Amino acid sequence: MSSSLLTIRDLCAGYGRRRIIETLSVPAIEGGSVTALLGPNAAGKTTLLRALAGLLPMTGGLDLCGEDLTALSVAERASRVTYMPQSLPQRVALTVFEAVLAALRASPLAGMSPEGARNEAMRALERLGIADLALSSLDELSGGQRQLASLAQAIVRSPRVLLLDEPTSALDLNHQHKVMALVEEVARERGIVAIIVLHDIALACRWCKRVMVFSKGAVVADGTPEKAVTPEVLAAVYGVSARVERCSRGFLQVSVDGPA
Ligand SMILES: Nc1ncnc2c1ncn2[C@@H]1O[C@H](COP(=O)(O)OP(=O)(O)OP(=O)(O)O)[C@@H](O)[C@H]1O
Repeated sequence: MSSSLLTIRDLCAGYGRRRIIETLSVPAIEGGSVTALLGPNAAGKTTLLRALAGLLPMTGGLDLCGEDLTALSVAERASRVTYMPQSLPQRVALTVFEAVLAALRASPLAGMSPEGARNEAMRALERLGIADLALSSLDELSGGQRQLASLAQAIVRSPRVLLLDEPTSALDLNHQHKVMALVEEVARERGIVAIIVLHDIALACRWCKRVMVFSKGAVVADGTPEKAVTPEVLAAVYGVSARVERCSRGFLQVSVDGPA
């Protein structure tokens, strides 16, 4: 499967008259690997993901493999772009399996046979290691379990662009890495664009090929983890004094000494 390519040109977005993102253009985001979106609180990361997903009014160009996303209907855009919000899913009286099946029915795979849909939903739960929760009600899950169920819903939709807003915030260390490995695998298998908002810089450096550091509605560093995550960038963006070192397995580690 060929990889998707997302181009953002002169994107402006905000709330009412308040502009949060002003004429943002970034080099095309390639599918097949994961791109991290880092940055301090209130930098505009969620605003950007919501604008890309068509959940906020925006102006500017948004091109997915030659198709103008801004010209599509809400339903057409939603079939190509899936956004998983920061907030955990509501505690509703659906089982995990039913919730994932419902997400699949609202996706481009909606036409699949009932048996195919059930298999696909179950496979998503298995890949996230929560098949044993299939018959549990969403309202009896822990926070981390609900986050995993929400990820299963996002992945089963099979979008061309997957936007995940802090998908590991409620997860323990083991599940954080399992989820990142799965998102990386799904991006590679399907050639999709996967953009993931993270506050854990080490997690981003471990699993993401490209890191965009966002501050005050603009990208201030963009590239491989080595290029984008430097002591200078961390001082400028987060106001911390930090050391960036390589661990024995070759991944970047960040040690923060304190405020800069
Ligand atoms: N619904 C809203 N109405 C008005 N302003 C908003 C709304 N949502 C967010 N904002 C403002 O937009 C700015 C960017 O918020 P956003 O949620 O995009 O930041 P973020 O980088 O995702 O932050 P965090 O890391 O804290 O989640 C903030 O100043 C916030 O107050």
